[in-house]
Amino acid sequence: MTFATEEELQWSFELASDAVYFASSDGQTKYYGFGKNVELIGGSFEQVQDWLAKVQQANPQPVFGGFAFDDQEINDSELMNGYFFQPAIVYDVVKQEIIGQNIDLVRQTQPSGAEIVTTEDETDWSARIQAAIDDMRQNSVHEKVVLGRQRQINLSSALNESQLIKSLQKTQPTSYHFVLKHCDELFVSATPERLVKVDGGKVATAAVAGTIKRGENQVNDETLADELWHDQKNRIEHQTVVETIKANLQAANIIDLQMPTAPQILKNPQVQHLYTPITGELPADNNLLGIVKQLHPTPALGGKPRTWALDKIAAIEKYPRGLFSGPIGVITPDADGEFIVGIRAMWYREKMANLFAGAGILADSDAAMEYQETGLKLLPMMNVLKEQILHD
Ligand SMILES: C=C(O[C@@H]1C=C(C(=O)O)C=C[C@H]1O)C(=O)O
Repeated sequence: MTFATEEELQWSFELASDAVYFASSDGQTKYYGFGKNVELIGGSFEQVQDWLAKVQQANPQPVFGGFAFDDQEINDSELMNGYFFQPAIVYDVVKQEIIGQNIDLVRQTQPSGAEIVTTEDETDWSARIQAAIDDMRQNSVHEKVVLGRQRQINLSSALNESQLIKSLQKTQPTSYHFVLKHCDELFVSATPERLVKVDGGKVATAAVAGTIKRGENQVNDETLADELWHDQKNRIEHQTVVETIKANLQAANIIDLQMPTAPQILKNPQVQHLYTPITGELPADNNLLGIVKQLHPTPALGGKPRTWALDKIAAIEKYPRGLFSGPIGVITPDADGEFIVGIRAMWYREKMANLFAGAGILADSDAAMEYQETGLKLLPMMNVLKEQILHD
């Protein structure tokens, strides 16, 4: 079989009823998968573990999908409450390998030219999150909660998926890209955040927490990065995530944990973050999904204490998150793979797009500033939607 061009893979994505596109910005991962051998809708960690073992034993091919953030259900969705599938065919673009049944690739499709018709925001969000700030001010054990909001967008016509993938590649070159398609539903993420990668016994994860905008020029950008790095609130928020990840990796028996002593800066086009990469060695008694289970949700997406934060999220957020901020990724038949955190994300169905963004809230947070920060985090998906419009 000769390998496909990337445009053929993008056009084929558009016409497939089940499909996945998963790429990392470091150039080490790029998959397109089409069709479906088997699927599992809404499984728990344990159910996915059991199902995966059976599926990959019967058919040693990669499996893609994601877990919902928590157990709040989104009515009427076969994707957002957790979804895993084994594509009938996977194109591993990095290795130039084709895994599975052969299919006829699509040679051309027409762009749709969809435009944004209406936009609806949760304008009462700042007022609602104030309750969490007040709670943390009164109770110092309650350290951090990440609160999200959603933006609903109506499009004039159906989204064009090959254009969507091209736009992700063009406008978000420093992020992961994940597009998961099941029938008429799509989940899209341009996240900067790795949850965990397992590669031949090596484990790699990262703390990504603490945010500031990008500057208008290089000097201003560096000043902002410096401000973020020295800011007490952001450093505490970041350290909470680092310490919790470290403790959870130790609980998962990860050996030889290594990390820098001070955070680095991770830049995306819209925002920059405090970032600490963490590595270790996988013990014989654990695996990729075991570590996902142990880590999720980190306080970068949940909070601290975890149970209190999850209750606050359920009480304060207006809608369930579904795959937003959940672990999404791939497991290869050799038990390697990678899960990322499904943020900078959208859920799309029938001309309606739901965009998601959240921010870490502490006792000294300012609700209005957090609203602005979440606005910046909505921009990656806004930009790809705006790129649907046809240009002459
Ligand atoms: C929750 C989001 O981002 C998370 C929250 C961050 C913060 O509050 O500083 C930074 C990165 C992510 O861990 C999001 O983008 O929706």
